Amino acid sequence: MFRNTFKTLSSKMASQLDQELMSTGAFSIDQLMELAGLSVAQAIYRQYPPTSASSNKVLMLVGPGNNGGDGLVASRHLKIWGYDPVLFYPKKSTKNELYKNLLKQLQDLEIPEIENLEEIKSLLETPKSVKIIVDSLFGFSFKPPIRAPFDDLINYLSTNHSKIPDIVSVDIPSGWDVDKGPVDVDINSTMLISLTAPKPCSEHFLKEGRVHYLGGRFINQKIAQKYDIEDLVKLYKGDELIVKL
Ligand SMILES: NC(=O)C1=CN([C@@H]2O[C@H](COP(=O)(O)OP(=O)(O)OC[C@H]3O[C@@H](n4cnc5c(N)ncnc54)[C@H](O)[C@@H]3O)[C@@H](O)[C@H]2O)[C@H](O)CC1
Ligand SMILES: [K+]
Repeated sequence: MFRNTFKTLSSKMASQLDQELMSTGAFSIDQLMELAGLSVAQAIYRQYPPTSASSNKVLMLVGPGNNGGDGLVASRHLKIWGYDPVLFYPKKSTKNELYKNLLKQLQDLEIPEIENLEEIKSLLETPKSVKIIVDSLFGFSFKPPIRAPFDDLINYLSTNHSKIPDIVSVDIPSGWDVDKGPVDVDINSTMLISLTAPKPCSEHFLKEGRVHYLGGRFINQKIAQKYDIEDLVKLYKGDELIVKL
């Protein structure tokens, strides 16, 4: 039975909450991203645990913003927990110290990088070589239509559903309009990890065979009340950083 009566946060409200946490809330982006990325890795571990019987390769698709940053953090945790992440990170920020540091941490863990779509295709089209794809390309600041160099990748993922392994999307299925849902393309993710609160597009997500998690457990009661997401925050049990919706 699907439960889809949760509160959502529009792209505008999600961005406002994010700014509030980092101004009056006195959080740094590094802290929020670490907690968000950690919860992404935990949800993946719960749904797709590593196994000695098959490939533990995880193709991490990393975008240019903070959604990509969550993917970089998750890659580090996944590697330490026994997965074999491979990075596709075509638009690196050269100025931002945080992203540079996160990438250096992954290089120190000897996580390899894939350079182009052709390499992605050949990896994905080799049967059983990749366990899952993690989509951390775009989050709540994405505005369609998709621009290069991500357009070809999203189109490929959207038109080859039967060839490719399960896709786990971080916060938003990339390519979807944050408030409206799928527009021109649909990468058909099978798992969504909403951060802080689901966004309106997640109402189009639930159907047979798909799972939805909530992560990013870092807001206090007062902020939860202000953004009317107290009921969501109450779903977390004990010390857990994720909850299946
Ligand atoms: N409070 C929280 O829940 C936190 C969530 N986090 C994650 O941060 C993202 C939102 O990050 P932000 O940097 O604002 O934006 P995005 O990553 O969504 O993308 C911005 C990036 O994408 C480019 N872009 C936008 N539209 C397009 C397009 N049509 N084509 C190509 N490129 C596009 C834009 O230029 C930027 O470079 C949220 O979803 C969470 O995943 C934080 O990590 C912690 C707090
Ligand atoms: K995403």
